[in-house]
Amino acid sequence: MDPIISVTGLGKTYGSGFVALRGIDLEIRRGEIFALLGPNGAGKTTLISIVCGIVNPSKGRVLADGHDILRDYRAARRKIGLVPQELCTDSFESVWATVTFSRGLFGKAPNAAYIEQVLRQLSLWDKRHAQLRELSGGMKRRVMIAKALSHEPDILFLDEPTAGVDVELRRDMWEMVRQLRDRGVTIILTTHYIEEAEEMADRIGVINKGRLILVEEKRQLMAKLGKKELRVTLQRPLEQMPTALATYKLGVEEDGCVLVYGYDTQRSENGIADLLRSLNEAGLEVRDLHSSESSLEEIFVSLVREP
Ligand SMILES: Nc1ncnc2c1ncn2[C@@H]1O[C@H](COP(=O)(O)OP(=O)(O)OP(=O)(O)O)[C@@H](O)[C@H]1O
Repeated sequence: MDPIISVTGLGKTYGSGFVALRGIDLEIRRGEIFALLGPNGAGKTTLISIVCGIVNPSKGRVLADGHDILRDYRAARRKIGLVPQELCTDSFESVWATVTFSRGLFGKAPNAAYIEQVLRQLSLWDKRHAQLRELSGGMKRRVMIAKALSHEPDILFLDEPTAGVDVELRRDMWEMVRQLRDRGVTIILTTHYIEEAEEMADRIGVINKGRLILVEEKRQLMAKLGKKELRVTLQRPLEQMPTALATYKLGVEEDGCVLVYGYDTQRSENGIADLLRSLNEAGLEVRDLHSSESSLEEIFVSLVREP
């Protein structure tokens, strides 16, 4: 299937001379949830802003559903909805007016039934006559989403959708984003909450210092870069490592009470059975076993860490 967004050789140098993006190549698949991760200042908002037509690229090309975002910008923008990081809208305006006006900006004919559906889906219907300043922070954020959906875009960008949002609303937002995806909307989100990417994304892109350093299916990423660890708590502290255990390259923690065995998640033979046999033969009694795998957060930190 054709990608819904295709970014080729994209570069951005701001007027100050600062190079924010360097040769980004990226294809977003139709109907996926794609999470863009990266530390502060990595270039995530710059990338999104270029695709949405807010920032001009210095180099490269972007197609949104086949439309060049520069040459064919009207058609490209009609395909895209953006929920920006900052809440930016007139606080004296009503919810209904804000959302319907936004639709008009894209040259779409009024459609009260569609706007009603969007507001109901976002639990904003009861608040449609309220002025934005009367709403809670979470509701305002939902209005921003309704605004972005007002012109029925196929692609929705969410720039840090749940920054500063409470746990319950965050879960609601996740559910809502999934429902949108189920209706065929392609979602691209940036986030600093790795848990959000772990929970939601089909694929993950990591951007660091203006370069896209990795794009991968979430599951594959976790299987490929994730490490598994078995912690073996001994009945009595170990005084000296038996030579028979040298091959396992065990770590020793908690004054010899815990042995740590790192193993490869990709290998079918992980060596745990052999290790337990060797421990037994060496006369070491095991009190407890605990296995864990690295989280997406650990993988992310290891990817962007300074060498
Ligand atoms: N208008 C501008 N002029 C000059 N430099 C800019 C401008 N906008 C952004 N930058 C710089 O470009 C870099 C990338 O910024 P960007 O906002 O894209 O990062 P980000 O990954 O979205 O960061 P965050 O996670 O903090 O939102 C930063 O160093 C920023 O200071």
